[in-house]
Amino acid sequence: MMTAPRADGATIECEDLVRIYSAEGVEVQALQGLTLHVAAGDLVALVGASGSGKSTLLTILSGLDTPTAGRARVGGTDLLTMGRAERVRYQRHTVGFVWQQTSRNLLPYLNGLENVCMPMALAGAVDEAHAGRLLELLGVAHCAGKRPEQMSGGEQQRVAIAVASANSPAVLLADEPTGELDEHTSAEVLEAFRHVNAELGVTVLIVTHDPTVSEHVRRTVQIRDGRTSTEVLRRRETDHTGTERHVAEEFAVLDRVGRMQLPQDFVAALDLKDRVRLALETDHVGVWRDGVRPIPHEETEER
Ligand SMILES: Nc1ncnc2c1ncn2[C@@H]1O[C@H](COP(=O)(O)OP(=O)(O)OP(=O)(O)O)[C@@H](O)[C@H]1O
Repeated sequence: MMTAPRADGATIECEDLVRIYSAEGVEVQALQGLTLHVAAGDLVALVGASGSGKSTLLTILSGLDTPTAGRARVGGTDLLTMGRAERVRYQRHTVGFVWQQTSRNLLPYLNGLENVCMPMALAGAVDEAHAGRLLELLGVAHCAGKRPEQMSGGEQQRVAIAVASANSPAVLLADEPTGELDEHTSAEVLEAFRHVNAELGVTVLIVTHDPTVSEHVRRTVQIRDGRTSTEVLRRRETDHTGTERHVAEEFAVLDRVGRMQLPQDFVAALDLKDRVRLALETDHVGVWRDGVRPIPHEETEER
């Protein structure tokens, strides 16, 4: 059990976020009005096809890039208007980052403990005992005296989580942290994120292609074409026999102005395209292919 002070997880609030890249006269809309709210202390996975905008969002949330338009706040810091000094403070104390490439997270000539102490030194307050406790919390105390090349890929990523947690950030961001690992080691690393989330209270956002990730997190958000499209929420439920089971429910994301994306398998199953008919019922909204006449509610009741 961790005895160090708990980080106060922070909320992540993105509203209508737009990021346009211009390269050689060609514009790419990487984020097209993305809305995402993550509650303080939550553990969320962000999934989506290649090019859907996941890394762009993480780069903005880490303070390395500024959005073209919209609103982005993390723990009350406005990421669009923060000045230089505030940005340095934000990157040092509010967010911690874990990258996919294990080599990018750790300095090769320092051992595990020295790597965890490095961000503390940059912030001006080294606490070796705290660094040791973080390595212990992540199950890699035995890596304190080892250099990265002497650790396995999974150990390197768990030490990297300790490094990212060194200055007690409110938010941990991770970009494909299991991308270079096998399935078993990936599961260990995802469990390590779950552990720091539970023990330190830090808000965690993990970008991943890993299809097994949703088994390790409460909430999985899917990005499609630069917007959040669907969400899967998992919870544990105990039935009348006392047996505990996991329940996963899928939701479509509805933004502030009422926009939503239909899941692609729904669109394909009903061959929906170009335009659809909508009908407001007392407790749901019906969607029909153009050309199919919806049966009014009263007619169905009369049958
Ligand atoms: N610096 C840049 N300049 C121009 N276009 C960019 C830049 N960075 C990203 N893009 C484009 O923005 C879109 C979103 O890219 P992004 O890297 O955020 O997607 P991603 O979902 O993280 O993809 P992947 O899973 O492959 O990493 C893509 O079309 C990409 O080509």
